[in-house]
Amino acid sequence: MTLRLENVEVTIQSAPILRGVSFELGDGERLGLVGRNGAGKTTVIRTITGLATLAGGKVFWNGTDISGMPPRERAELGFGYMPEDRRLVPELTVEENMLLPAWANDAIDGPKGLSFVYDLMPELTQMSGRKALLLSGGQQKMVALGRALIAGRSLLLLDEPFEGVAPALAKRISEVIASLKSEGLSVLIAQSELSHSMELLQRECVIERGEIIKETELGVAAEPQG
Ligand SMILES: Nc1ncnc2c1ncn2[C@@H]1O[C@H](COP(=O)(O)OP(=O)(O)OP(=O)(O)O)[C@@H](O)[C@H]1O
Repeated sequence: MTLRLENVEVTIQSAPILRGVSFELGDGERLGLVGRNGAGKTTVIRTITGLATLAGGKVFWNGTDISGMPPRERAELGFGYMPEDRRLVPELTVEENMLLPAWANDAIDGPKGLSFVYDLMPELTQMSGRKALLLSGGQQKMVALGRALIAGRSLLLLDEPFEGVAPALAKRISEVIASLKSEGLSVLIAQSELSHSMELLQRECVIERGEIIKETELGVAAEPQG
């Protein structure tokens, strides 16, 4: 399962936000998209989920042009998205928040996803009945990661998963992402600095003012895909 962006252009209110963005994310690969605030990382993720409109260029999934595919159908391809601001519903419980993608889309298997997430993050089982508003910011990030995994069975898009999270919890989130290697999931991690994910990533792309200015191999071996 390979994702490829080809010369992607996004314009918001006639301002160019992404300018000719091209990169590839291979099967089971973990790629860092690194850039300062406002560089365009979230917009890149939104072009992949289908939430941003392309002014030019194309997005391919396994060689198929999905540039015009609505977000709902992309979720059905197994794309999971963890937004930077978490977007949990405060009055819903942890479990209900994680089930939201499955409630919104019949093609997503909620019970199967939940059991996968609880196996991966047993700490979420203990807080499953708690309302989201009672959680710390870091715990909310864990729940948002769990929710992204319910839909994200082939591609996981994580926007600043470590931002504002206490070190112990950031380490735990990093461990969880690392353990996905064996699932063959392709993972894109957008962040302003690499510190928490250096050991997780095979490659990083640096984005500056809407352009990829550098691409570096980080030398972490990809998991063989079966
Ligand atoms: N809806 C919008 N209206 C106006 N400008 C926008 C909109 N969305 C994004 N932008 C602008 O596009 C640029 C890129 O934003 P984007 O959120 O993609 O950056 P980012 O790298 O993810 O940064 P951050 O981590 O701060 O969100 C910024 O200059 C931002 O102000």
